[in-house]
Amino acid sequence: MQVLEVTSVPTTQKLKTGILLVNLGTPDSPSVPDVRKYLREFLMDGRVIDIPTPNRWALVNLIIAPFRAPKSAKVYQELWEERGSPLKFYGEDVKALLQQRLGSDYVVELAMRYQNPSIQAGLDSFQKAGLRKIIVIPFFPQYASATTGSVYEKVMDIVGKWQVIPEISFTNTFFDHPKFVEFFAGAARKYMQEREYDFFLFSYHGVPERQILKGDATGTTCQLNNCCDRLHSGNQYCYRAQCFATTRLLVQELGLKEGTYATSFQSRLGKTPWIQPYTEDMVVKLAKEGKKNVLAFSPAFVADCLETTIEVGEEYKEVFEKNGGQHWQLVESLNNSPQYIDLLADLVEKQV
Ligand SMILES: C=CC1=C(C)c2cc3[nH]c(cc4nc(cc5[nH]c(cc1n2)c(C)c5CCC(=O)O)C(CCC(=O)O)=C4C)c(C)c3C=C
Ligand SMILES: [Fe+2]
Ligand SMILES: [Fe+2]
Repeated sequence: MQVLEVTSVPTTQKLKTGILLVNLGTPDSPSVPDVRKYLREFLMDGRVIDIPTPNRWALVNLIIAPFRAPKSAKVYQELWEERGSPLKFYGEDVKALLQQRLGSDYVVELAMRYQNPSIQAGLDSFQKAGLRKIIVIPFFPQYASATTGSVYEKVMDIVGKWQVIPEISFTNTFFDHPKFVEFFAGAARKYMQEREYDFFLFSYHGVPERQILKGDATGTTCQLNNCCDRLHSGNQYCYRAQCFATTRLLVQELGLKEGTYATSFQSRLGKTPWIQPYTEDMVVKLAKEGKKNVLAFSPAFVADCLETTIEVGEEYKEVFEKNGGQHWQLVESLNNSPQYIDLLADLVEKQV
């Protein structure tokens, strides 16, 4: 009888774990063609604009890409820094810092769901490296089908075609991670020591209402804008409910008083209803009610980007001041902070 000798994996070469950090994406440059290319890829994702493909194709290619691209490009030009788009260069910093923190047993790659560097390139490099395991960390604190769901789908599409599918795990959410809460609370306290704020606004990226309804697999739990005041088994993956839970954790950590804070949703696109209340309405209402000093948070984003720096930090500030408000301050995001690296290292440790 032939005896097959089973040897353990070589001890001289320790097998590594691949960490794929994935953010949403940003244009390669703020030029109109690059912005148009980015918008096309992004908005043709059926999880982002969830309407039948021919309708989405027409909407994106005949309306959004031609008309929105030049306007968006102008805003991206304002946002652009020497190192490029903040969303991407903060991601590059985080990749390098996390690699340093985790050491040589890990290979850390950064990918963007849309544009570059691509998820395909990151996973290709992992495939060639013969890794023991892959850990995918989407950079979205709350779960949304359009973000975390889309990253999962893309990764599974690619890896699903491999002959050998290695062990793979995904981070789902981290809005309730103590380090996430501590970071935003700490960043806010800096501003609260400098002046007194009479209101605290937690503004999250919005999604269409229908995407929230479709996320209710029971078909009986979601009452749209009226059921997100606690998380339970029926709504645990509801984006809106997770955003409200994020606000509650921050309110508790900062000891904010009832009546001095609110949650709202920004960046609506199109005419169909998105989750409410809308940030723009909220800002006008606050200013008209006589609120003078507002501290604004954007805790759906890990890196400052168009949606935080420009939309919350500049556009809503302008709306607030135009309607009688005096002082508007945006709390920065995790960016490349040591606290974010600690948080990510912790997410990795939980999955090895
Ligand atoms: C929580 C994260 C995000 C969700 C949910 C989300 C949904 C979503 N977004 C659009 C349309 C646009 N988003 C755009 C930019 C953008 N959005 C997010 C995050 C979420 N989007 C980020 C991080 C960014 C990138 C900003 C950057 O600095 O590059 C844009 C492009 C900019 C613009 O033209 O306004 C669009 C368009 C939809 C339709 C949607 C639906 C669920
Ligand atoms: Fe968006
Ligand atoms: Fe809900």
